[in-house]
Amino acid sequence: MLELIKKYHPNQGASQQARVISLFSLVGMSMTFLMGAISFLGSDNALTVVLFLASLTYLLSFLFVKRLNVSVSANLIIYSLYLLMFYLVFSGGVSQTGPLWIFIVAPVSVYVLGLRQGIMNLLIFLFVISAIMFMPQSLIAHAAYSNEFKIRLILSFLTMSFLSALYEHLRMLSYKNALEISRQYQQLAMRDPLTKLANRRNAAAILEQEKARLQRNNEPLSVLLCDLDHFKSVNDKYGHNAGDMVLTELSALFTEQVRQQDCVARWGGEEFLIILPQTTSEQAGVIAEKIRSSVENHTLQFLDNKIQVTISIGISQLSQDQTIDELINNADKCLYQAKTLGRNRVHP
Ligand SMILES: Nc1nc2c(ncn2[C@@H]2O[C@H](COP(=O)(O)OP(=O)(O)OP(=O)(O)O)[C@@H](O)[C@H]2O)c(=O)[nH]1
Repeated sequence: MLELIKKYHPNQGASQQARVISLFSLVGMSMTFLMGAISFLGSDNALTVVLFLASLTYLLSFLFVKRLNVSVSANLIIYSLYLLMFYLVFSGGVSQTGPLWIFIVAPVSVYVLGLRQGIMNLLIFLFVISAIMFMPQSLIAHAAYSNEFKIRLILSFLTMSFLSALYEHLRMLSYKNALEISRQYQQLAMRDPLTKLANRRNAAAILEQEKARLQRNNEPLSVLLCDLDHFKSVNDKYGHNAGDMVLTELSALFTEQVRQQDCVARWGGEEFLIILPQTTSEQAGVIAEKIRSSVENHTLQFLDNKIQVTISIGISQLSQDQTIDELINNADKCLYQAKTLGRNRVHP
């Protein structure tokens, strides 16, 4: 059942689930205890015992939540509630008012079990309740209700179940919407809006994670810092939109050249950082050369213009005791060297 709760209420962390279930348990425990006490004063022994047993079950459910076993507590709540309701309908409770309580079953079922399982349980519950009420007295003696009462009880229970299911459905829809909005905001915070690559902040976080992971396994990590050559002149000659198109198309080209486990990020305006886990600087040199030559051989088309660009690349491998800032500074120095040595080249 915990799986169901997680599936239908994925927004609820374990602690929130625990809080709701413990609230259900507390309310159930208090109400059944109070009703049990009233029943005791009214000297209805069977009902008193059933209500105190129910109260004890809710207490157990509350204690299980405290031990973070939400699944067991949810099972206890739901199935002890069903049993209590069956008994109240069967016995009639106090002055035939027992069936009045069945309405709480609808919202609790769909909330705890989720929409689909909740509705199925409600249908089975209604079937059992109807079977009890319509069972011939000759078979087993039980509380007798008028046909008008039974039919109205069933219809009002169906209405209540429908409204509970509708409410749960709308609640899930608005949750999914909220989740989608939060996912989009997360994307905005982590992605570069133009190229859709990881942005600088995201790349820095990935680098820190990879550093921790790879150093634990004593594996190498290299980066390529790529910068477009004379990109200003592309903007000046063809316009800023052409420049944007170049950046976008090269982003795709870079991504095609690297492995799934690598990360291409937009580091700055016309600067890209490629993170290469489990890669030495020698291996990174081979990848860098492949990327450099693919850019050189790629012709970009913007309206009627054919645009040719080149890139310079600085390579750096993370050494023991080096920080990420030092790694990037090192790559930046190599990139500077590549630029001063004539551009369209890889350094070292
Ligand atoms: N179209 C476009 N241009 C950008 C963007 N970000 C930065 N730039 C441009 O990139 C150019 C970078 O120019 P510079 O720093 O002088 O470098 P460069 O012209 O590439 O020269 P070198 O790097 O020395 O080869 C500037 O003209 C920026 O306006 C962007 O998102 N879109």
